[in-house]
Amino acid sequence: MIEFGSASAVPVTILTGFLGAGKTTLLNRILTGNHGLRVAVLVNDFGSINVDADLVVGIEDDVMSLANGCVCCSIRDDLIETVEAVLARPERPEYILLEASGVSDPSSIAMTFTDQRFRDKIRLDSIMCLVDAEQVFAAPEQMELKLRQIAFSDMVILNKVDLVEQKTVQKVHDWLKSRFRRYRLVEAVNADVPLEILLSVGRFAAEQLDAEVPDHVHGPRCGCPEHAHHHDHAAKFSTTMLRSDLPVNLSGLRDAIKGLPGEVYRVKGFVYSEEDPEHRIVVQVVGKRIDIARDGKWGTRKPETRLVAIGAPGAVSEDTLGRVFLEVA
Ligand SMILES: Nc1nc2c(ncn2[C@@H]2O[C@H](COP(=O)(O)OP(=O)(O)OP(=O)(O)O)[C@@H](O)[C@H]2O)c(=O)[nH]1
Repeated sequence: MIEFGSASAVPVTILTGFLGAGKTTLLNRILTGNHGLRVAVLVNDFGSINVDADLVVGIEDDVMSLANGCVCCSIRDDLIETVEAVLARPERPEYILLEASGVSDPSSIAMTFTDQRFRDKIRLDSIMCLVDAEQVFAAPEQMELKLRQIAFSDMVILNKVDLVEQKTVQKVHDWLKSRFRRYRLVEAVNADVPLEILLSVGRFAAEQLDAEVPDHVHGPRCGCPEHAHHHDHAAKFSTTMLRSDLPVNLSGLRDAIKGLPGEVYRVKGFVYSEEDPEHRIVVQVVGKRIDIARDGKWGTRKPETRLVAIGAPGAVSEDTLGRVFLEVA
């Protein structure tokens, strides 16, 4: 059991990290852990459907979905409203977990939580950044965002070390050491990290928002005029969604996904398949890695395919995904 102080401020933990690094995996691990806390979960997907909220286990009624934008900027007001609503509940949560979208900047989210309006109501406990050991050097055009996510966190979870050799793990360590003066890091497989270093750790310190970040990435308080433009960061991504109630051929889908351009960073969602129409199929694509797995039965849910893709601007369009589906449906 995790002990936490009697202060009335509700602790908040932010899970950040680039697309597909393992945030939902960590969230599920925390939620199924033995902490005995009444937890409210906020899940932000950049795409227009919140796939992650559907993949969160166990506490379906208490997962609040913030989709179609980024809680650090375009839907920041939705975040504020949701947190206010959660705090106003008769049964106040004892903990709030926020899974940020993979394209969001944690420093801007932290500024929201440390805002005067939440004074004495919430306490930012920690910002944890998932880093994908296999994909960290992929998509170099997104490196600035990846560095920001690490720089403003108080702990890095170097996840997916099972997918790489030890020399790659060492390369990531060397890369971090050459860029950050101080950082805390734990290696993990499937985000398997002890609860004791995840919840009620009191690690967040306001100074971390002034972190010096490599290549002078702008911080929320750095005072640079260019910082204002940083909020265009969501414009560095495009997203599209495909929905269909026709059964899809899974092996065709796998081939079609393999043919997507390299600037498609992430595809995820659910598939209604020809091969196994009774079961919901979960599709997870991170970079070039494709994982297609059987989930539970559709049951009372309407079988349908819902896939979301996120990539560089122009890399994903309904046309591109539409073509993929024409080939497999
Ligand atoms: N092999 C391996 N796969 C992992 C590990 N951690 C997560 N995964 C898989 O990586 C994929 C993406 O994981 P998620 O937890 O959904 O990643 P995410 O950061 O929530 O993704 P977004 O919300 O889209 O940014 C899933 O298929 C996970 O099962 C790991 O340590 N090893």
